[in-house]
Amino acid sequence: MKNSLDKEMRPAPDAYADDSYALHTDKYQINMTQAYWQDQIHERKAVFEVYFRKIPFENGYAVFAGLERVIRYLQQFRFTKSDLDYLREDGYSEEFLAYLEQLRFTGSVRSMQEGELVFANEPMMQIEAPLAEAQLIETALLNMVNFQTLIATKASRIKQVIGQEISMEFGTRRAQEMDAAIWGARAAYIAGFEATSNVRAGKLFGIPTVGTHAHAMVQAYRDEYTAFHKYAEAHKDCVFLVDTYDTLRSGVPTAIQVAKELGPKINFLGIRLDSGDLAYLSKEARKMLDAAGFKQAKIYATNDLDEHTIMNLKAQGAKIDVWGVGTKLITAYDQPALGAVYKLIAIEDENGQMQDTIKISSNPEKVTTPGRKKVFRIINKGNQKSEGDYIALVHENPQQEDPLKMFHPVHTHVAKFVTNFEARELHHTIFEAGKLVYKLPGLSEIQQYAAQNLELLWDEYKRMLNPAEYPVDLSQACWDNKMRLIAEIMQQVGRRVQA
Ligand SMILES: Nc1ncnc2c1ncn2[C@@H]1O[C@H](COP(=O)(O)OP(=O)(O)OP(=O)(O)O)[C@@H](O)[C@H]1O
Ligand SMILES: O=P(O)(O)OC[C@H]1O[C@H](OP(=O)(O)OP(=O)(O)O)[C@H](O)[C@@H]1O
Ligand SMILES: O=C(O)c1cccnc1
Repeated sequence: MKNSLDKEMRPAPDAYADDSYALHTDKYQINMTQAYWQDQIHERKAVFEVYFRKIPFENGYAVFAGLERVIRYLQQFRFTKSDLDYLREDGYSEEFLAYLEQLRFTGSVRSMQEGELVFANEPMMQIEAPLAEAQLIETALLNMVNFQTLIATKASRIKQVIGQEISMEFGTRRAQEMDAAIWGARAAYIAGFEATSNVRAGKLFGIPTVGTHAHAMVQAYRDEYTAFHKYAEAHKDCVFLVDTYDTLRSGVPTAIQVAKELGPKINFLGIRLDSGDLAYLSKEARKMLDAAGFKQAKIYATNDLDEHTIMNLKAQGAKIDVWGVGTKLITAYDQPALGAVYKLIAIEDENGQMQDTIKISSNPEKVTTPGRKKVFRIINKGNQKSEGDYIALVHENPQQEDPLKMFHPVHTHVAKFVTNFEARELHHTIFEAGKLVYKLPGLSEIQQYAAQNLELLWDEYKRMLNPAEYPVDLSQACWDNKMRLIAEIMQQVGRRVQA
């Protein structure tokens, strides 16, 4: 391990004009690449899949996100001069650096589209590329997909509880650094949040931005009356924060007084509650606003909200119209990692033939499913509801089977036969031999797609608590292939133990 920290002062992290994400990887990827290159197997075609083993938050589904950034990353993938200089400093040979210098992503990617509902053990993405390239991109890909899918899933869960009311993403200040805030805001929007407080996310992605004001403004002017007036002088649309001193005795009456005084000069959109008993305070504030003739004024609420508190507040009859959710959404507070993995499922052998690969584990759920596969959503044409997902080998076409047998991949006796169905393929070709062939949909299209997808699921899979397990089944051929490889490996291992 080399440490150049004490040897010299390094330039500030943003001082590299040509900094790239090629080094945004674990060192072992570069070391493995060097070994493949030295052994001259680096060009062999390899196929990797990205999937997770357990849906986060004990939810019934996850929402796939991250593809846009993955696309940009792969398009821009190259080792720049400062990247190579750094690796040189770290002791890598000139010959290897020369190889890295000309490296670009030349592989193919098949992926679910953003906003797709995804379940445990089904490939979200499939990367087919020369071994070295596929290996080098693993870490960054997982980094992007893990986070964005996690946040989109958390946001979808929260949005399910919020329903038709307005939901706003307020998490930037509590996010795990700047990138997380930006891409988290986007993931939340995909899952149905209407707006974000992050202005840069508005600029970069076109997400609608919103804002009220903080306690600091009331404190700066010392009293609510002056603060609300000054805010109104600068902004026509006004939401006054009413809990700095005493919500019902001072905040709400002052908001009403200022709104009355300014009349049509402002759009009095409502008030925001940020502490105390939000159910009680919202009910009382509603009565006060209505009595003052502000029936249209909305009540905004914030303060460590998540799907549980929101559901509880609704059950208590809280009169909240707009929900601002920060910390617990953007940090995926109750489950900070999705745990998606990147597994090799096939590789070219020395004769140019593709060979399926498997990773065995004592835990049956961790045994990988070998071979190039496709994922289908089996939609019942009668009721337009999904019967489950069906993972088949790449040459199979379940649409031609009628009835289609769907059986549980672990408890294989649990089976059903489906007729009158549409087998909708979930993967799209994104890159073909290094060339981008996919047109990314607009963000609101992605949001709509996610919402439409939820319509395909029975409510039993969408409930917040103890949802039913959505079926993700393997085709017979896929299952047989897996069993064949397990048997082969067991035989090999057995032979080795005997020898
Ligand atoms: N009626 C309610 N039922 C259930 N949870 C509530 C209710 N009202 C508020 N909450 C939640 O309870 C928590 C209260 O947080 P906290 O203990 O920090 O109180 P607070 O009123 O915000 O005090 P502070 O002034 O210190 O911020 C928040 O997560 C809030 O969303
Ligand atoms: O509660 P969250 O879900 O994380 O939502 C974001 C929070 O950020 C602000 O509080 P903060 O105390 O940072 O600033 P403030 O002084 O404006 O209240 C805001 O008032 C919300 O409570
Ligand atoms: O605009 C708001 O009310 C806001 C923005 C960020 C965090 N909390 C609240």
